Amino acid sequence: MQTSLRSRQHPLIHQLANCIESVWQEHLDLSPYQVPEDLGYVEGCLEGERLVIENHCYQTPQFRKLHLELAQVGNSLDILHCVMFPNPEYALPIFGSDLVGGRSGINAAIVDLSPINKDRSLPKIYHTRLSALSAIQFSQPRALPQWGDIFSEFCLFVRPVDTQEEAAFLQRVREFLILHCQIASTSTPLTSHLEVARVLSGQKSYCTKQQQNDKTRRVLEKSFGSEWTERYMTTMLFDCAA
Ligand SMILES: C=CC1=C(C)C(=O)N/C1=C\C1=NC(=C\c2[nH]c(/C=C3\NC(=O)C(CC)=C3C)c(C)c2CCC(=O)O)/C(CCC(=O)O)=C1C
Repeated sequence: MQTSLRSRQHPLIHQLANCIESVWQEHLDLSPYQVPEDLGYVEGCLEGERLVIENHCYQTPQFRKLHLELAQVGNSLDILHCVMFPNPEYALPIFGSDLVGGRSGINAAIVDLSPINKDRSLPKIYHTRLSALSAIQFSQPRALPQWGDIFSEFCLFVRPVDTQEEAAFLQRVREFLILHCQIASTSTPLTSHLEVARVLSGQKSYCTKQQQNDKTRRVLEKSFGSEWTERYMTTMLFDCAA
């Protein structure tokens, strides 16, 4: 296996990829997850823009899919994408993070533990643990798009302006990940089919909304075309068990 794409990407993306994998290895009981049609490593080059994608997927008793994706467009755009899909028998929020960086630095850095129930509230233990985290300030917070109503009140969406803000963002993602893995590991599975069905529909609406991100779609379409992109967004990035 050649060196991971992260060694050729923006340092914050490199550090965050390592952080995510080390927290998973330390706090969860990981098993391999077979990605479909050998999508572990793909390259596309349609309108002259070469897009390289590297996927890392795992599963655990509490999570049906842990997905870390690194992508690089030409030598101009670096992306880290991460989603942790809970096993529908666990009423857990969906951890998601997206980092998009150009030559001038990271333009978009987002992390959230997104609720999956109808009233968009997080389980009490999450609200308590997240409220207890130290308050941090970023000089350039960013506004969520229309479809972003799926994110929680604790969602962090910023343009980190210097290495200090990059370090603060990385630390916050680490805190989200660790508390999420700790709570997940001590959770017991749901037994009622009705509750499992509710979790499934919550995950489905999360995926439907995320598939409306035209910023993601456009980047993929430029290198792989719209048909490949539609399939990728609905079977690899945001596939719903339902
Ligand atoms: C948990 C949240 C979350 C997850 C899991 C997620 O996948 N996206 C998420 C959020 C999110 N992403 C956003 C933006 C962008 N996303 C990409 C691209 C990709 N992002 C990818 O993951 C992949 C596949 C590898 C590609 C190709 C680009 C280029 C941008 C524009 C960057 C910029 O504006 O400076 C925005 C702002 C949307 C807006 O303002 O309209 C939000 C909210």
